[in-house]
Amino acid sequence: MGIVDKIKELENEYARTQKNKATEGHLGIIKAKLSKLRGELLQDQAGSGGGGEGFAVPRSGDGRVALIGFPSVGKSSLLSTLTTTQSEAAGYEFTTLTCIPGNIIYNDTRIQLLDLPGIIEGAAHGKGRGKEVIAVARTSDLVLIVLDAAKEGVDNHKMILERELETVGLRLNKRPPNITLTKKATGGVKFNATVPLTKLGDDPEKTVLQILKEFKLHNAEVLMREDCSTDELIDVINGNRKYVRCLYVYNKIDMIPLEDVETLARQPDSIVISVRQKLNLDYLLARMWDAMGLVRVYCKKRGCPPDLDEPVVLSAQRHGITIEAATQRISKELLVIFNYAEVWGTSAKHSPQRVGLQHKLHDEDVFQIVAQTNQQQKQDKGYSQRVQNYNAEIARKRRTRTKEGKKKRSTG
Ligand SMILES: Nc1nc2c(ncn2[C@@H]2O[C@H](COP(=O)(O)OP(=O)(O)OP(=O)(O)O)[C@@H](O)[C@H]2O)c(=O)[nH]1
Ligand SMILES: [K+]
Ligand SMILES: [Mg+2]
Repeated sequence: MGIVDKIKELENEYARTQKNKATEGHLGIIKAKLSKLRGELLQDQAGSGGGGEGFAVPRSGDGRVALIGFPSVGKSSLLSTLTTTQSEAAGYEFTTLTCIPGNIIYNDTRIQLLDLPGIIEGAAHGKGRGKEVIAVARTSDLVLIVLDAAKEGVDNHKMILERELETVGLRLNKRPPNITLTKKATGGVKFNATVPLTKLGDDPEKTVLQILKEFKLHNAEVLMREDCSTDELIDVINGNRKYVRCLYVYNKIDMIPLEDVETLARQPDSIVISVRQKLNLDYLLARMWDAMGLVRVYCKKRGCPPDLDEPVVLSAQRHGITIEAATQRISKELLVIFNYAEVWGTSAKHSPQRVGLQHKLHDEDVFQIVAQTNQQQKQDKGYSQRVQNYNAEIARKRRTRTKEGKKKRSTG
C-alpha cells in the first residue's frame, strides 16, 4: 500500500472514531501516525517533481499576508473564517500540503491571505516544504506567525519560528539599518560614522574593517548614520535581507485561563484570538490593516467629486505612498504630462495644497492631477525625453507580450 492510501485509510479511521475520553488514546495514535506519514508526503513533494519551484500562487489584490506556524495551530481554520475560501482543517498535523489563497475585503481594499503547510524546526534547511513556505513569507507584506496558545512551550515555538525566518534573511519588524555601503574598484576602505558607535567594540573602525575583510571587500566606502551592531552591518553587506512586518497571533484562547490570555495579549505585536469561538477576529483584521501600511487615496477630476468607492491603494513598503506612485498607478501617460497635483486631506498643510511628485499622501487623502499646458510642454526641456522613455517602455512591453504569446502557442 502506498503512502497516500495509508493516509486515506487512517483519515477514514479518524473520521469514523467517536471523539470522547475513552477513545482519546487511540485517536492520539492515529494522529501521530497521520502526522508522520503526511510529513513524509510533504518531504517527497519538496524533493522530486512536486516542489522545488515554490508554490505558484500569483500575487493579487493590494497586499499579501502569509500564515506561518507549526502544524495544527489553526491556520486553515483562520483562512476559512476570514475569507470565502475553504481550506481543509483537521485535528492531525500537516493537513494542508500546499499554498491556498483567499481574499479579504477590508476598508475597500483587497488583501490576499495565504494558508500554508505547517513548518517545523529545520524548515529553513528544507525540512518538509519549509523552504517554499518561507519563500512565500518573503514575498508577503505581512507575516502572521500563528501560535497555539494552549500548547505547552508556545514561547519556545515563537522563538523557533523567528529563528527559521531569520536564518534565510527575513528581518521581522525591523527597519533596514542606516548604513551606506558603496563598493569601489580601488582606494581601500573609507569608514565614517555620524553618530557614536557603542556596539562595535573598543575600536569600531577596526571591527568594521575586519568584517569587510571577511567578505573580501578591500575597497569600499562605509557610512554609518546610526548606532549599528555587527549583525546589522553583515546584513547590509549581504544585501538580500527582506524586512517584513510580523504579528504574533495566539489562537485557541478558548482553551486557556483568562489570566494567561491577558499575559499573551500584553506582549508586543501580539493578538489573541479564538477561531472556534470567533473571538477578537475584528480586532485582528484592524491590526493587520494597520501593520500593512496601506494608504487609500482617491483621485478626482476637475469640477467633479472624488469616487469614494474606488480608492487607489498604495503600499508604503512596496512602491511608496507619493503622488508619483499614485499617478503611476492611474496611468504612466499622466506622469509624462504631470504639472502639479492638488491635495485635500491630512497630508495637506491647507486644502487644497499644490504639491509635486514627491509629496507623501496620507490614508483617505483626495488628489487631483493638473497636466501641463501645450505651452508648458514646449518650454519643458525634460518633456520630450519623458515622451521618448514612455514610448520605449510601451514598445518593450509589446515585444515581450508577443514573445510570450509565441511561446504559449508553441508549447501549448
Ligand atoms: N479549541 C480550538 N480549536 C481550534 C481553534 N482553531 C482551530 N482549532 C482546531 O485545531 C485543529 C487544527 O486546525 P487547522 O486549521 O487544521 O490547523 P492548521 O494550522 O491549518 O494545521 P496544518 O495544516 O496541519 O498545519 C482543528 O481540529 C481545529 O478545529 C480554536 O480557536 N480553538
Ligand atoms: K491540522
Ligand atoms: Mg492547515
